Amino acid sequence: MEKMEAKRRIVLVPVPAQGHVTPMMQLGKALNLKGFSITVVEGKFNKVSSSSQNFPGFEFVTIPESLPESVLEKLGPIEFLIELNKTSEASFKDCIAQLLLQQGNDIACIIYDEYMYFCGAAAKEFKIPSFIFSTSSAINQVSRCVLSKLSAEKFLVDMEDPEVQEKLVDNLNPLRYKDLPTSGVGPLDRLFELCREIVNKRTASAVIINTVKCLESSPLTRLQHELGIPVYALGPLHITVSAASGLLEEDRSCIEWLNKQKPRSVIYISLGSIVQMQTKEVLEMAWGLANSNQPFLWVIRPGSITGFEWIESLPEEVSKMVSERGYIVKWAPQIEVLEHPAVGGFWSHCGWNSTLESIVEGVPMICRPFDGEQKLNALSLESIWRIGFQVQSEVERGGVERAVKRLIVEEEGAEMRERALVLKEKLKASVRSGGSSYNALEEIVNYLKTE
Ligand SMILES: O=c1ccn([C@@H]2O[C@H](COP(=O)(O)OP(=O)(O)O[C@H]3O[C@H](CO)[C@@H](O)[C@H](O)[C@H]3O)[C@@H](O)[C@H]2O)c(=O)[nH]1
Repeated sequence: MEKMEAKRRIVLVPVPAQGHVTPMMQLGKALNLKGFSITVVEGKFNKVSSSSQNFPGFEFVTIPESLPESVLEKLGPIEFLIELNKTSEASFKDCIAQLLLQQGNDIACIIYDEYMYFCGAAAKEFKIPSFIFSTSSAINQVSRCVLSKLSAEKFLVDMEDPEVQEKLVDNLNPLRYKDLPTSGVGPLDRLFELCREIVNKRTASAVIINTVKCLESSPLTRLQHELGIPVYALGPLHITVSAASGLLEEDRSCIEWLNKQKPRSVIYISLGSIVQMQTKEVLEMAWGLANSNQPFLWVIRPGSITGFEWIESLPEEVSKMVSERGYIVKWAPQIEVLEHPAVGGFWSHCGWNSTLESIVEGVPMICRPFDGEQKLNALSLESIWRIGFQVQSEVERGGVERAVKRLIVEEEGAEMRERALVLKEKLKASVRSGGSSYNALEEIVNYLKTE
C-alpha cells in the first residue's frame, strides 16, 4: 500500500479582533484544504476556539502570558499592541518549543498577523520559515512604509504647511500627505514606532495579503519593492473558502425582513466590530435615515454607543420612527445581507473586510471612515474605483438623507453600482483557476511543500 504523506503543520497567530480573525481563519481553511494541519495560537480574549466546531481537525493553543482585554481599554490600541508584543515573545517561544516536541519538529511555517510581530523571534530561534499576514489593503501597507521612515516631530511641523498636506506621496496618486493614516489612533511617535515594527520583516520569507491584484496593482508593486520579499495577494479570501468565525451571534431574522423589501431599495448600515459612536451621531443617523424614505437595515453592536449597553439612549419617538421604516440588529450575517437582492447600498466605516465583501457583491458604498486606515479605503472607493463616496465626518440628518438618496435613488448611484458589478466579476475571476489570487495561493502551497 502506498505510504500516506505526513501532513505538515502550519501555526497561525491572529490578532484577537473580528476583522483580523476572520481572514486569518479563512487562510487557515484554504491551507487545510491543500493538505496542511493547522494550529491556531491565541490569547485570553476573543478566542477563535469558541467557534472551533467550524474548524474540525484544527488545534487551538492558548499563550499563558498574553494580556487581558481590560488592558486594551486602559492603554488604547497602539500601546496595547506594543505591550502585547513585549509580553508575548517569551511565552510564544515556549509554546513553539512544546509544539515542536509534540509534532516531531514538523512545523512547515508560522503565519502571523502583521501586528503579532513577537512571533518573529521564535521563527528565528527555531529556524522555522515564517510569513507575515496582512488583513488590510496594500495601500495601507505602503503608507506604513512611508510613515516608518519619518520623524514624528518633523512630520507634525511639516504638516502645518497646507502645501505639504496637499502634496502627493511619491508614485501613489491620489494619495496626499494629509491622507496618510495617522489620525484617531493616539500619539504620532508611538504610531510611527509601531509602523517600524510592522514593516520590519525580520526573517519572514514573504508577506501574504488579503487584497487583489486588479484592485491594487500599483501599491502591490510598490510594497514588494519596499519590503524586498515576495508579496502574495490572494484575496478576497472569503470567496476562496467559507470559514465562519463570528465572535458574535448573527441575528438571521433580518433576512426575513429583507425578503419583504423591494429589489435594491435597502441601505445596509454597519460599522464593523470596533467603531464606537456618540448618541448625537446615532440620533442624526436615525433621523436622516427615516427622512430618506428608504428602508434600512442597521447593525448596532451592543456597547457601540458610548456609555450605553445598546439602543436604550434612543428616545421613544425615534425608536418608533426607526421601526416603521427600518430594522435594527445587534449583528447581521453580513455577507448574506450584501448578496441579498433587496440591498442597494452599504453605509460603511470602510473596514477592509467590509470593503472587499461589498465589492464582491457589486454593492456601492457610502463611506464614513473613522480611523486612518479606513480613510485610505474610502479614498480608493471614491477616487480610484469610483464605486462609493464619502460623507463628511460631522454626520447630520440632512447629509444622511441626501447621501442615501444619492446612492439608492439617483442616477449617480446607479452608475456606481454598474462599476461595482464590473469589479465584482474581476474579483470573482481572480480566485478561479488561472486567476491572480488563485495562482498566488498555489505558489504559497508549493513553497510550503518544498521547504
Ligand atoms: O453585523 C455584522 C457586522 C460585521 N460583520 C463582519 O465583521 C467583519 C468586520 O470587518 P471590517 O469591515 O474589516 O471591520 P473591523 O471589524 O472594524 O476591522 C478591523 O480590521 C480591519 C482589517 O485589518 C481593518 O480594515 C479595520 O479598519 C479594523 O477596524 C466583516 O467580515 C463583516 O462581514 C458581520 O458578520 N456582521
